[in-house]
Amino acid sequence: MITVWITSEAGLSQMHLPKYENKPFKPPRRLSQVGSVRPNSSTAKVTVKRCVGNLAPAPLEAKGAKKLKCESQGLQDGRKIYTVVHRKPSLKKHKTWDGDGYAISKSLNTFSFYDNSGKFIANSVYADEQEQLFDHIFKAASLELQLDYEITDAEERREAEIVLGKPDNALKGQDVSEATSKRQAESIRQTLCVTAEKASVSNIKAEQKRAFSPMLRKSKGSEASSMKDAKLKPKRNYSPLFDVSKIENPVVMNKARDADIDVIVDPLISRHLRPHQREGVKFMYDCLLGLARPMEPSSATAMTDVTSKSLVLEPDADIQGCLLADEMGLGKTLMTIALIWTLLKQTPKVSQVPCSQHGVPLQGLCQKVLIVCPVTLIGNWRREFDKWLNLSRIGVLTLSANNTAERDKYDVRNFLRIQRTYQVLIIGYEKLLSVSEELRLGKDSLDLLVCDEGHRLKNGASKILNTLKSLDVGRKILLSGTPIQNDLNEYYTIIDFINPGILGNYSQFKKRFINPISRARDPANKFNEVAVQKGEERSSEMIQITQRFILRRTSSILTKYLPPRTDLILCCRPTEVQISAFRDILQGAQLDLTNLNFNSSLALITLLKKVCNSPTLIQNDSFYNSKLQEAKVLNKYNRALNSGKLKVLMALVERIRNGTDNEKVVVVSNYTQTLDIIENLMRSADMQICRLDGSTQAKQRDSIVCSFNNNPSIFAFLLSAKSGGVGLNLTAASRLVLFDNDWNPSVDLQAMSRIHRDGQKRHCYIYRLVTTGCIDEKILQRQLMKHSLSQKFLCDSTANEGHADDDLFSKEDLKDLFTISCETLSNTHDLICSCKGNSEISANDNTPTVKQAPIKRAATKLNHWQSALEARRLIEQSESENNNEKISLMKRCLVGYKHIDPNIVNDLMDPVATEAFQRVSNDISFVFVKPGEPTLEVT
Ligand SMILES: Nc1ncnc2c1ncn2[C@@H]1O[C@H](COP(=O)(O)OP(=O)(O)OP(=O)(O)O)[C@@H](O)[C@H]1O
Repeated sequence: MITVWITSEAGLSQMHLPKYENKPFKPPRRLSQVGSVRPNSSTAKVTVKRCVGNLAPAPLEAKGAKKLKCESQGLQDGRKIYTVVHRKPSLKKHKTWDGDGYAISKSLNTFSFYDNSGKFIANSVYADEQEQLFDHIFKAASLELQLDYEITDAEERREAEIVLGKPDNALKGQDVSEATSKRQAESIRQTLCVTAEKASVSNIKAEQKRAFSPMLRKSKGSEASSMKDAKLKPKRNYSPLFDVSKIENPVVMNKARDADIDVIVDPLISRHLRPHQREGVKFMYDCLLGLARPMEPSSATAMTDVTSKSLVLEPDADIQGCLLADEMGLGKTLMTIALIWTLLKQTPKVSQVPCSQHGVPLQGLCQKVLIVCPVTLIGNWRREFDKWLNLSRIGVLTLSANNTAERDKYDVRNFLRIQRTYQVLIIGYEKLLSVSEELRLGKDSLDLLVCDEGHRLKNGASKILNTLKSLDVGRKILLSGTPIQNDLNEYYTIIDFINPGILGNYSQFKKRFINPISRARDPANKFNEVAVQKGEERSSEMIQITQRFILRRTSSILTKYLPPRTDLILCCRPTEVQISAFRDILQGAQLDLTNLNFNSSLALITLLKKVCNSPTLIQNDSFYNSKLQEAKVLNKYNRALNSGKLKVLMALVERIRNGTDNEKVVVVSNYTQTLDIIENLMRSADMQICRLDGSTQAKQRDSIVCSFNNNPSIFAFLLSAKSGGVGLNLTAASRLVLFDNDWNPSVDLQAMSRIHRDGQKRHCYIYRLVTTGCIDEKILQRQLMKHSLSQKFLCDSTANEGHADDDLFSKEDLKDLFTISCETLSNTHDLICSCKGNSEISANDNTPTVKQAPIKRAATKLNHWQSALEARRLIEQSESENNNEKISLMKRCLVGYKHIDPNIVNDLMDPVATEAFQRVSNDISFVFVKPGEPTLEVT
């Protein structure tokens, strides 16, 4: 006996069922397929009956037609309905069935067969009375058919009758002669408009779009026909693909009022999802289906409770796409894969897709998904599909880097044309244009577009963006660990791509948002309270609109899943050569300090950054060569270890190689020329390295990463932050040196998370090298401020890629960039703390932190008439308030860091750094260390 627990209104009850006999060739039917196996269903009893039927394919009394008793209630005329299975004839030893359907018998030996949509297949006669009826293989219409079980349950029978087109008086007067049956079947089909499996894909799509796309306008004709469908379509019972009562901690999607069934994430994948990932998958699903999400707290704990419940949500007609902007490493790829798999297999509107006779969808809401990503990530996506689903379950097509253009086109055409082989196409942004025509021709087959590293689409004029727009795919997911930039034009481009029209057209957007927000940001308006306030209002209005479909969580969520991480900021004293290079450059440049602006100073800033890395770099600098001829004294800079940072780097990597248990290191720089210098130095020290930068061919990237992760003799990985950072998994290394900083904190964060991510088993150490008292330190300070600010706004990192956002640079800030402080141990420490290099800032250190507060205070007073003296005093006061505010932002970011003057405190909280200091004590002037907390729970 088999014991089954049935949930009904009366609670759990135990049922004892006959043991399952596995009859040859018959696919077992799923218990949960039965429409009424739902918690609280009043039909639980009925279900059990049917379960018995399901589990016992050949009841004893049904052996042999002559012994068949007419036990079906209401079947006075003796006609019976059976479920059947069918297949094409095959010589294979182990045959399987292709599909299922129904059979109706009028007399004891004449049967009419129908497929599961009610379409007549053929009649056949059971003549071989030696064989048991249920073992008999009928042959008709080029098919082999076998009876499975007789439908005796009233409800199931009613369902079958509906499908077969004979409600109520089902089967009465049915003539089994072939001609009549054909006519009937034809009329059944016409009347019911049953969505047969063979129905054209475009019809099905049209139906889906009508049902799920509030954005898509319905033509009058289609509305009329859908009303007709609704009237004619018989009401059926439908069942979810998974029985939620049998899944531990299921993820159940929210639904619209008119949903037929619950959509439940396959437990195969949902059991791996962490709380924030469960919420992320539901968030994206709601957006794609245009469901208005309730505003809820975004803390991971609050999320856990709701993800296994299905809320009924109102439609949000403006939304059909989303931006998942979680910080790197939070599992955006996994969340997207979970969603894709769900949408490929399930739909809440089962009535609009082919479904089994038990109302389980045989087709999902989506059939073809296009993923576009940087070419470097194609392999990673494929591996993740394999890791979470296994590639035998899902057809994932990637366009190989080795393919010819013709082969790519052929592959894309086939992907879009052939139904079943592949469901997902992954393509690099770089290749998109070469197959754009093929994609456009087959665009109607695409149901979902995923754009990884979606911030690449921020340029409205980009051909890639316009190609993607021309595909006209309604449902879109943009993934980006880099928050959408501060530039409102770019912001508009991306948002309008995800959900066209949601921010109005461009000129409306400009008027309503860009103008007032830019005015408020303009440093010239900082005393204009009206402008500042209006800007803030519009800014929050914009955020309110967009947060309906933007989700951003920070990587702090990951802390408990990863090993600890210690962060060290090492201030490296500039060498004499560097100081003289700075002096030469600044004197030669003859800066006009009163008319500075960021853009005109950019070349000089870049030059100073290069000197911080190594003065050798300036010999190839075009600005230096064209503008600073007179100051050119190159030879004196041309020594190998001519920068403080290079000296410290070499001391560190020596210690990592010789003083640790085979730990590996990643060294990251924004400049390939800097990587050249580092590569030379490390190779001369007999270190085996590999390197990935912008010049590395796409097809080589994967193998470089693999060999680093797997070959124990490769010690170091040199990485160019911008060209190779995203998506790489370098967990073989547990130490990472950021040789220079980018203005944009997220570029550096991206780089750091290459080693501190899932799969990492060791304690990680991140070393940031900054040249003491120089532009390096100023960039670090700016990063710290921005990082604090970006926590405040959902998707406002206030940074552009590759350069700073000059609207937030005051003249004072710019002057500060060109100031070199040779005497200081750390300019940053001087700003934020007065300790002697043996202390730290506690979280309770309460300097003013609200960004606008000081400006408002000064502005309020300045709005009235006052004397010139008073005005000047207030402006000075306001400047100092702003300064305090910057300092407090920096402090906030450095909470938890110990301040260490290594000449006072010997222990740098990392043996490698401590020993390196002993070798190059003169070159490390100050250290900030944030020791890694012990991990609570590592999975
Ligand atoms: N729930 C999980 N359990 C185990 N490993 C996980 C889980 N979620 C994600 N990972 C792993 O963590 C790593 C990072 O995940 P993923 O690449 O999806 O993050 P991401 O947010 O896309 O990051 P990035 O922006 O860096 O690409 C992957 O190796 C992934 O397999």
